[in-house]
Amino acid sequence: MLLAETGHAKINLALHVRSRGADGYHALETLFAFAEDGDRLTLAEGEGLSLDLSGPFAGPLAGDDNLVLRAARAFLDRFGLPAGAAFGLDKRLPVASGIGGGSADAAAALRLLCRRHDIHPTAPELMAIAASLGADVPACLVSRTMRGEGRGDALVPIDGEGLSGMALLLVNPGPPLATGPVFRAWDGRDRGVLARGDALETALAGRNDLEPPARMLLPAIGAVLERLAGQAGTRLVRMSGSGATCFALFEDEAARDAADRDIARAEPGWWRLATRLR
Ligand SMILES: C[C@](O)(CO)[C@H](O)COP(=O)(O)OP(=O)(O)OC[C@H]1O[C@@H](n2ccc(N)nc2=O)[C@H](O)[C@@H]1O
Ligand SMILES: Nc1ncnc2c1ncn2[C@@H]1O[C@H](COP(=O)(O)OP(=O)(O)OP(=O)(O)O)[C@@H](O)[C@H]1O
Repeated sequence: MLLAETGHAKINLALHVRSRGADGYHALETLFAFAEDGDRLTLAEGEGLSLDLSGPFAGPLAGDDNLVLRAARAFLDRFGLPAGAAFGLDKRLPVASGIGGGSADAAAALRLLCRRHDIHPTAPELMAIAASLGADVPACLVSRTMRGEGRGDALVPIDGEGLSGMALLLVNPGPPLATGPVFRAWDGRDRGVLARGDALETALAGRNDLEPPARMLLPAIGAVLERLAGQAGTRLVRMSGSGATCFALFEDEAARDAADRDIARAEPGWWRLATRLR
């Protein structure tokens, strides 16, 4: 039987960097949200472990270190299960772009294996496997609006109902931007807590502290933010994660689609995804 899951694009509605730890990792407070759309991952029976890549961003990803295969190996080892998994990844999200594509794929692989082996995806063992694969993977496993603390992997449930279904546009200027260098370029200044309470109000009152260092490394981010901010009907415009993808939330889908068309005309080389928050 062929099973399928979406690796939902991850958005940091707000991302406050509070301090740098001795291990080089940073203490964060973030508001995670997820798009309805993303990469598509399938799982079929097969010999050993394999991954067939397709889609517009499959190019740079071949190899055993793909997060889908790393996630599968970690899962099968942990539960003492034999291999026999043929994955297919339709890579639609740009790589190294701040929307957690690799993390979303790893999480989707774990959800697929959970379905096949009848294991609950929020079991503590699963969360531990997810955290070992990357700071964003536990949040991607759940793929619902949520607060993240610690490295981003200490998850606090919140009421995200008010955001669900909101019109969303993601825009990326093109060049990949690795996460590590952006954190290393953060100026070390703690600008304060991320509020608690209503999700949209929290997001609006928040910031992305990685935006200044990301813009320093990739000035095209400034142009994307400016273009989004100039659109009618936006509720929030911000960069996601460590960049370079930026997003806007809109009052309605007509405003989002008008912005999508305007950006397509003005900047045909930029990647865009018109979708909704889940
Ligand atoms: C920027 C975010 O995407 C926001 O959601 C995440 O914090 C990064 O999540 P991720 O890509 O899953 O992160 P990982 O793969 O665990 O780490 C990549 C690199 O980001 C930096 N990193 C990541 C998370 C964190 N709390 N502090 C960090 O300094 C580290 O240099 C690390 O080597
Ligand atoms: N399935 C995958 N999809 C994307 N990247 C992958 C995958 N497997 C391994 N990688 C590697 O992981 C790195 C990070 O890619 P990813 O697209 O997850 O970054 P990101 O969008 O910046 O994530 P984040 O928002 O979590 O920081 C890339 O350098 C890529 O080579």
